[in-house]
Amino acid sequence: MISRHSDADLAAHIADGAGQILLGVRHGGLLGGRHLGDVGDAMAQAWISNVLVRHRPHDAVLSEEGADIGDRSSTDRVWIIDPLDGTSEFASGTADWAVHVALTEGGAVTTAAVSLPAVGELFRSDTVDPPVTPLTGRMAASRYGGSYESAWVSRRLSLNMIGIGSAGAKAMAVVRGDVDAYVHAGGQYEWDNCAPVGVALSAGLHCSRLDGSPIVYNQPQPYMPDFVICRTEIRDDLLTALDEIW
Ligand SMILES: Nc1ncnc2c1ncn2[C@@H]1O[C@H](COP(=O)(O)O)[C@@H](OP(=O)(O)O)[C@H]1O
Ligand SMILES: [Mg+2]
Repeated sequence: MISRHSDADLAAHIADGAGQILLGVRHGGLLGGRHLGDVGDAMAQAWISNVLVRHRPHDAVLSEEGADIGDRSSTDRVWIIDPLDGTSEFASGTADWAVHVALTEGGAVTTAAVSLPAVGELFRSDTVDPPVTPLTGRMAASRYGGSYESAWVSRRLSLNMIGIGSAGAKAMAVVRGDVDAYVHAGGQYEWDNCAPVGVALSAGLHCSRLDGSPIVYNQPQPYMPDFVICRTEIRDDLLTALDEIW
């Protein structure tokens, strides 16, 4: 099949469509708790992988919820997907969960979309605008407690830590201008941060590993344990603070 969709439109349709499926899975409170999260993960994954195989049969896919499609070690174009980021928040009924869809080429994100279905927002790397609001003095952290590194940055830059679920929801809070930074250390996988970083880079934000080096995706082991997304106004102070402990 020859797809009539550009990469950017396809990424956006997938993020939006999977979000609609997930809202349906949550509809009416018919399922709950861990079961709800498991059904959401599985249904979003099934739809996304079917769409990608049909529309991009020659590309490889790395996803949190499914086995690799294609051979991503020998394919330049690799989609990196998290069908449901923030599964715990999705299952507990809060709005901070996301769908992540990114296309990487040669290890760099070239197209990305992040949907926040419960708040009706869709962020696309080809249309996102940089934040224009003043700095807030806040930074995003996991609802389950920040890392030593994020606590250090919070103290050194006098940023109040705000608990938000999902890497995508935290990153989009920086893109929106609700917080100034998202600092993560201690473990994550490429699907957790690839699309959020793709959107954030397109919004003109600083994104790097905690040592300041670029984030490179589609590694043989898809472990991406640390990164920062922040407003460029605080980049130098933030990286200097991290340099003191990293
Ligand atoms: N130390 C760690 N190791 C592995 N994954 C982690 C992690 N800390 C956070 N994550 C993952 O990153 C996402 C955001 O987590 P948090 O909101 O706590 O920051 C979640 O993805 P999933 O919901 O897709 O599993 C979570 O599993
Ligand atoms: Mg995730």
